[in-house]
Amino acid sequence: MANKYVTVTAPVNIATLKYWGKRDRFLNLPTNSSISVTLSQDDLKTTTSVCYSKNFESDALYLNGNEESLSSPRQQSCLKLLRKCRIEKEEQDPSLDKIASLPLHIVSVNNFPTAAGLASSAAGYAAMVYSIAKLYQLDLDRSELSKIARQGSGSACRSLYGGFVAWEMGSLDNGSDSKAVQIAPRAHWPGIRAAILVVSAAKKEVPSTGGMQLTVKTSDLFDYRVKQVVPARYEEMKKAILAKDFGVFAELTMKDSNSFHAVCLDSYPPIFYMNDTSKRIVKVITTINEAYGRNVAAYTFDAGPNAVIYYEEKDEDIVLGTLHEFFGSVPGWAKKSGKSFSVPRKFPIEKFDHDVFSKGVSRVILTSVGEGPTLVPESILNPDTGLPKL
Ligand SMILES: Nc1ncnc2c1ncn2[C@@H]1O[C@H](COP(=O)(O)OP(=O)(O)OP(=O)(O)O)[C@@H](O)[C@H]1O
Ligand SMILES: C[C@@](O)(CCOP(=O)(O)OP(=O)(O)O)CC(=O)O
Repeated sequence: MANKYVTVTAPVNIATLKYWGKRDRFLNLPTNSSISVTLSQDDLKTTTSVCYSKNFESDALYLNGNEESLSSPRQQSCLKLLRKCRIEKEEQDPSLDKIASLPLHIVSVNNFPTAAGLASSAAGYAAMVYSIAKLYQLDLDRSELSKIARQGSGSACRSLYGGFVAWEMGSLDNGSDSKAVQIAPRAHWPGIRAAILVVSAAKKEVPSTGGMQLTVKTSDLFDYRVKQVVPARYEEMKKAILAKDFGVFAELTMKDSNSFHAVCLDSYPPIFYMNDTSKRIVKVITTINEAYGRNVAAYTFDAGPNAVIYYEEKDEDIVLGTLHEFFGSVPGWAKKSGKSFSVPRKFPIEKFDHDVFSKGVSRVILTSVGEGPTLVPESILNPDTGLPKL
C-alpha cells in the first residue's frame, strides 16, 4: 500500500469576546460562549502535512523541524477521536483500506513565533485535526471537527472557520454541543484589518489553563462576567458583525478585553497579563477614538501583553498613520513601504511623550480577516521517510 499524505494550512484567530474559564478541563468545555476573527493566512499560518505508513514505528510530530512529544493528553485525545471516526468508517465500508491503526507522522511549521502569545496552539491544533480528517477522508463538517480541535486547545475550535466565528459553549456534560459555528464568512466584511503589536515574544508567565482555573476558583467578579455580561454581549456582538457596525463591534471588543483582564486582576493571587506598554497602547487607541468622535479602532489583549488592533480599511490612514508615528522603526511595515499616511491632524500627538510611548513594541504584523483551513498541494513531509523535507 502506498504512503498517503495530505497538507493543509490553518489560520490563527483572535477573540473579540474572550473564552476564559472551563466547566470541564479535560474536555475543554468553557464557562461562556466566545467570538473571534480569523486572521489572514497570507500573514500568519500553520502548514501541516500528515502521512500514514505501516513502516513507521510509531506516531511522531515534527514541529518547526524538531521532533516533539505527542504524548500530552490533549494531543492524544485528538488522535484517538480521529482514529475512532476512521474505524467507524472502515467498519461501515469493508472495501476501505484499514489505515486507522497505522502510525501517523505529522510535520508542521508555523510561519510566526510558536508559544509566544500569538495563538500558535489554535492554528496548530486546527491544522492537525483538519489534515488528519482529510487523510482519513472523514465525512465530518467543520463544526464536528471543531469539537475535536477544542480538546487540543479550546480556542483552536474557532480556527476551523474563516471570517467571524462563534464558539457556542453548549450545556451537555459530554461536550457534544460545544462547537464553533461561522457567524459570517470573510467576504461579508472583508475590510476588517488587524495590526498586531508584538510587545513580548516570551512564553507567557501564567499559562491559560492554570490562569482560567485560578480565576474560576477565586474571582468574585467572574460569576457576574459569565452570567450577566457575556450572554448579552455575545448577542450584541453577533448583531454588530452581521450589520457591519464597526463602532459597536469596536466598543464591545474593547469592553470585553477590559472585562477579561479585570477578572484576571480579581483572581487571587492576581494575574497580570498587560504591561505598561499594553496600557500605553490602550491610551493611544482611546485617544484616537475620542479625537475622531467615533471608534476608528479597537484594542484587544489575550493572555499576554501583545495588542491586536482591529480597524476598517477605510480608516487605515488614521490608525496605521498614528501607530507608525510611534512604532514606525520596528520591523513589519514592509508591505506599506513607500506609503505616506495622511493622518488628519485631529490627533493630539503632542499629548504623548514620544520617547516613552514608542518603546516596548518589537515588531508589528499587519493583517486582515481571512479564510479557514485549506488543503494545499505542496507537502512539507517526505512521504517515503515521514520526515520533514529539507
Ligand atoms: N503547528 C503546530 N502543530 C501542533 N502543535 C502546535 C503547533 N504550534 C503550536 N503547537 C502546540 O501549542 C503549544 C503552544 O501553545 P501556547 O498556548 O503555549 O502558545 P500560543 O498558542 O502560541 O500562545 P497563546 O495561547 O498565548 O496565544 C506548543 O508547545 C505545541 O504543543
Ligand atoms: C485569552 C484567550 O486567548 C484564552 C485562550 O485560551 P486557550 O485556548 O489557549 O486555552 P486552553 O483551552 O487551555 O488551551 C481568549 C480566547 O482566545 O478566547
